[in-house]
Amino acid sequence: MSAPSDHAASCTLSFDALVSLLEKIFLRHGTSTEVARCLAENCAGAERDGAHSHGVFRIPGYVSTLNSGWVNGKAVPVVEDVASGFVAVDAGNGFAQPALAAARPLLVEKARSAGIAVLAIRNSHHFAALWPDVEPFAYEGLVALSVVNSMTCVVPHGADRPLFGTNPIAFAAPRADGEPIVFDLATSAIAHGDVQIAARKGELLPPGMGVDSLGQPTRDPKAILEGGALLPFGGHKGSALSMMVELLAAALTGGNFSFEFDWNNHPGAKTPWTGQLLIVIDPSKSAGQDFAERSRELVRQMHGVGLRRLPGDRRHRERSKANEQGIILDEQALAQLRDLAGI
Ligand SMILES: NC(=O)C1=CN([C@@H]2O[C@H](COP(=O)(O)OP(=O)(O)OC[C@H]3O[C@@H](n4cnc5c(N)ncnc54)[C@H](OP(=O)(O)O)[C@@H]3O)[C@@H](O)[C@H]2O)C=CC1
Ligand SMILES: O=C(O)C1=NCCCC1
Repeated sequence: MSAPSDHAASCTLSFDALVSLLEKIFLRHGTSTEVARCLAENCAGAERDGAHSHGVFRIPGYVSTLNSGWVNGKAVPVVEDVASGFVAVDAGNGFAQPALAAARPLLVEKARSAGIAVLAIRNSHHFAALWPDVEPFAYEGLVALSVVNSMTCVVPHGADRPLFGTNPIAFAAPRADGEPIVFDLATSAIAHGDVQIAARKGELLPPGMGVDSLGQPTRDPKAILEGGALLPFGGHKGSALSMMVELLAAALTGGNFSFEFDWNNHPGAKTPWTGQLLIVIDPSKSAGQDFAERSRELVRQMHGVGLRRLPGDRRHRERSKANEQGIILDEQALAQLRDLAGI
């Protein structure tokens, strides 16, 4: 399942209807009600915001992973109050989003009292976009940064073979009189999900995204997926950020590096078994200036030098459109979702 194409017949669903359909799928494939709700809202939110590489396209992968026994869909996260500014969660081989939800109240309490707090999630699976994990903090006036590592498919700059994951970084900050400033980007030249979507559509990738099984540059997404690998974005710079993500999301949390898990005994498993780090800052504790006003001023100046699009603008346009007109899905994709839901 990928972005609705211009040619396929399509249908329109409300956000709530999509959440309820996805919830049925998760429940039918062995998650608890809490996990089903959490993942359904996350995935429907990505679809609503036009983040198609991590919207309903991912549902068959969630299902095959749950069916393979690789992940525990009923895991109950265990929250650990480690220190004044540090919370840890053992996700119990479950999904990262319910682990974040379980630790969130303590994390926010610590960030508001100490000015900054860290959340280290381990033993977790993250198969989604990262912005939904940070954006809500900014709506509460907090600054949030998160990183998560994935599975070996990216060649470190200057190396011969893949080692890193696609390792995204997401950031959210409040802004006066506007939506929070949010960006969310893979540290690979392209997200793995977008390579899969291009392969399915039979499209070539732009140059510089990946290499084939012989290490030669290729624009063919299938050659990248079948024995090839991705490159970091921006050469050595993206590679350094990806290395940082491995350190923060895995070494600091007690989770696996992207190269440390082996899902070969679980055919159908697609979710990386790694870790995730969040840092939450209360800007009201900083040096006296109103942070949200300063964000507004920065954006004003950026617009003043000709900037037309901030990170997050496209998502918010898609969100507004979907809230007014509904979420558009290909009929074929919807039929597949209904089938997976058993309805
Ligand atoms: N769970 C996991 O392990 C992984 C998840 N992912 C997810 O994949 C998704 C896609 O990542 P990626 O392909 O790198 O994202 P993109 O390259 O599409 O976008 C990255 C960021 O840049 C912004 N942006 C894009 N184009 C412009 C532009 N022309 N001007 C200004 N801002 C722009 C986007 O905002 P906007 O959204 O508004 O377009 C977004 O915040 C992310 O949500 C990421 O979290 C990726 C890797 C692994
Ligand atoms: O698109 C990606 O890259 C990934 N998304 C979900 C988890 C695996 C990597």
